[in-house]
Amino acid sequence: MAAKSIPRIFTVRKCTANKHWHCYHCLNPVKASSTLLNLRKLQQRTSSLIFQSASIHSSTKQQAFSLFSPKAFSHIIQRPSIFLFNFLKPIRCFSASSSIYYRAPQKSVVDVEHLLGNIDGIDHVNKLFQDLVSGTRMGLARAITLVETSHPGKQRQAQYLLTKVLEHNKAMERNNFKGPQTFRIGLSGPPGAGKSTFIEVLGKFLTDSGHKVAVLAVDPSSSTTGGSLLGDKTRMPNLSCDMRAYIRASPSCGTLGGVTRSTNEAIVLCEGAGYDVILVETIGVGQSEFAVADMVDMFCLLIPPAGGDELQGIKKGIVEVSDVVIVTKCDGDLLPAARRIQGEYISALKFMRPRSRVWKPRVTKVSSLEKTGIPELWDLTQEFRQLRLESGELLATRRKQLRLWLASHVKDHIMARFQQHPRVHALLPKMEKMVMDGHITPGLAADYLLEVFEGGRGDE
Ligand SMILES: Nc1nc2c(ncn2[C@@H]2O[C@H](COP(=O)(O)OP(=O)(O)OP(=O)(O)O)[C@@H](O)[C@H]2O)c(=O)[nH]1
Repeated sequence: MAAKSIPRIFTVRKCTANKHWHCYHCLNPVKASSTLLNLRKLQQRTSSLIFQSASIHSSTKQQAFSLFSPKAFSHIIQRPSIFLFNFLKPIRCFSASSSIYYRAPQKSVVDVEHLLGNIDGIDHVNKLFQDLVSGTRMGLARAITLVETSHPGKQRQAQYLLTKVLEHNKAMERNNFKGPQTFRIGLSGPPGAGKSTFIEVLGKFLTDSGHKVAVLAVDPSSSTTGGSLLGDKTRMPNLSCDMRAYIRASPSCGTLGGVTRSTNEAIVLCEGAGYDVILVETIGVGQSEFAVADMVDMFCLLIPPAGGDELQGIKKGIVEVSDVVIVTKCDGDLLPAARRIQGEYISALKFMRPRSRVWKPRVTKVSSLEKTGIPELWDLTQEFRQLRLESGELLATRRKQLRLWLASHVKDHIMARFQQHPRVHALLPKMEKMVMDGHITPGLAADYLLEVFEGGRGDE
């Protein structure tokens, strides 16, 4: 799928002060129409035009753009009061403070179609893609099931679908011009912290405010317990009946790597289906909180107003990766304990090095029973989002997360191939026994098995 140019509405004018040509994104094409030039003439002169640093005309609510190359005008279609351009070159978009909200991606360096190769059942996947982006719940459910598959042929279909959805999501971002429209929030806390009650109340608050909310779960323990603890619809009865919400249980089998990978993929699919707030829930089992912190824009830790044993589930280090600590159940008899816990976390956070240049972790209180603190919490998340977006951190983090996602795929595939390798498979129990009996070190056993895997050792 070659990168396509996206038509947009722009006006162009010459600055009287420096005689440079400026290109404006018309938020108000009618007002801006008075400044339109004859672009046909302009097109003839583009080879000698350089578009330079643009300024903001807040009075007309126009956003300015700086174009890298005049050749960006590849194609011009004239309309009565607006012009549609197709830009082939990257565009930089500046906010009033000159920080970059959005940078259009460079053209792909590899041919994605070539990488994907022949896809069996491509028509079926194209239909699924259409169902998904038109926002049908059935389309989304089937798409997530497809990416969770372990069938090799279906995995290829899943990658084709994901490629199309990623491209679709990027196009939506480009149309928005203010960066991603979606917001991904990770939520973790010990069992009984009040996560499901909180997600239900927050979810309802958001759907009532016009948002579309997806709730996804990361629960690798479900593979050992045989059932899915999180994301269980019975835990959120009201939200699961809400047509603007989508709740998806954790896949019922798989390793942490596998589950987190399919959650990453589910996030992309939910965004493609038009869900703008994605809540990813996890419990403190394995390393799942850390995995979730690496796939969301904001990570929240839910703490109940309790102490000692009840807080045992909170792992060391998890507070460091939290952007907001939410003290739950702040009501009735629990109010004094909630205040005390809030104070303790405020003090603790003071000594931690913040992960962001623009955000210091905050502690807030909510009561899901009394529905208090929810709008304030949402305001906090929006403040976080805005600051991170304007500073460029949000997009930088998402880019880094894509790299981690790639690494997770590679790690999983190599591990699976290693375990399935016939000679490794035959040798592994013997080597494990030797390590456990203390005859050889784990490092030496690993080196030997890897050499066998790579074909460096014959039959010995
Ligand atoms: N007083 C009070 N109780 C709450 C509040 N929110 C949840 N609870 C209670 O806390 C208990 C646990 O709540 P859940 O929402 O199931 O907690 P959870 O973290 O999802 O628990 P797990 O499903 O075990 O992970 C339930 O008995 C809830 O009724 C609250 O705001 N105030």
